[in-house]
Amino acid sequence: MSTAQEPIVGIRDLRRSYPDGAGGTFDAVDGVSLDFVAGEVTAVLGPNGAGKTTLMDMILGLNAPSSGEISVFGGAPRQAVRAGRVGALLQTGGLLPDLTVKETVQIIAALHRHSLPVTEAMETAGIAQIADRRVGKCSGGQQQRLRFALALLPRPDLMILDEPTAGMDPSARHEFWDRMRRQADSGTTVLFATHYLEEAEQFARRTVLMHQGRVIADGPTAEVQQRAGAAHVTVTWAASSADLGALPHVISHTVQGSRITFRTDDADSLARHLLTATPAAHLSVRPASLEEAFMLLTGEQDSGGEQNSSRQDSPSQQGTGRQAAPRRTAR
Ligand SMILES: Nc1ncnc2c1ncn2[C@@H]1O[C@H](COP(=O)(O)OP(=O)(O)OP(=O)(O)O)[C@@H](O)[C@H]1O
Repeated sequence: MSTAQEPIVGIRDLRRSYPDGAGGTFDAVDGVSLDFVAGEVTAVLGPNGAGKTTLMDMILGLNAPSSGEISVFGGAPRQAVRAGRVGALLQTGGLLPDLTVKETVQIIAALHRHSLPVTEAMETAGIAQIADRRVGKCSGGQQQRLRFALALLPRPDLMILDEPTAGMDPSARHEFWDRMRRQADSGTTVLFATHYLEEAEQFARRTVLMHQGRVIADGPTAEVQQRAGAAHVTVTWAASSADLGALPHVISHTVQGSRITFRTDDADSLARHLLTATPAAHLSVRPASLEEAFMLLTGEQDSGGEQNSSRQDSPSQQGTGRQAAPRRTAR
């Protein structure tokens, strides 16, 4: 049995190289070291091509590392999967279209020595009411729920989910995460890859941000969010450019009528300065969204780390805060 101190997944300097099509190679996963301990719910967040699937596949033993080490429950990934300790919900996966939903679950259940009862897996995954539907007639979201039921069958201690809600509409996505949250609350460790920033924000306590094969941020989701200029401070103020240029801790600002919004790396200091040393009034503070952290941190990597240049954002760059509906990051 794992303890909180002992990682259930240990990854050291992991690399996976592929041919780059020009006679050389590139690292889809480029020197990643991570530990995951029991009971954690972690989002691996990143744009297309960041290396999320390659990393997940190596944790599942479906893809061999070019170098580095990976252990799952203290042994080789395949051994952990064979022992039924790991459940996986992958982006694609062989479902047979002519079988019914229930037949599919029954067949896979028969492969596991201590399988969860078929009805329980179907109820937990929310597919009991479509038990007799042919898989080929199921929507993308229903097929994902079927895959979720299959992943539950070995009663896994660790669930690996690669973009589990791909193809689901917002309400199905919401329902899926409600079910997954109950699973996590019952002690299952969950590691999921996503493009959806809101899924990381709402569901994961820890977020690992990947970009171009590397981990560029890793920590409590709220902290990753705050790394990118902690907040926005908005005031009413008829300021001149000279006034604006003299302000401390400002990363950028936007002007909309008489309201000015500053992106800042120290909201307290900026707010104190604005209220005590300037005529600015009606001050409000809004935390940066994970999306902003993501854009800033991945942009930083692309541009070699320029973070503190003060610039005036165009109006179209305003309002990048929390979104009501799930959004995809830049492709
Ligand atoms: N078998 C392969 N052969 C060559 N290149 C590959 C192979 N598999 C993945 N890649 C490349 O490795 C990089 C990382 O791909 P990967 O699928 O791991 O990213 P990802 O973050 O999961 O992206 P997505 O969000 O699109 O699923 C990409 O540039 C991809 O084209």
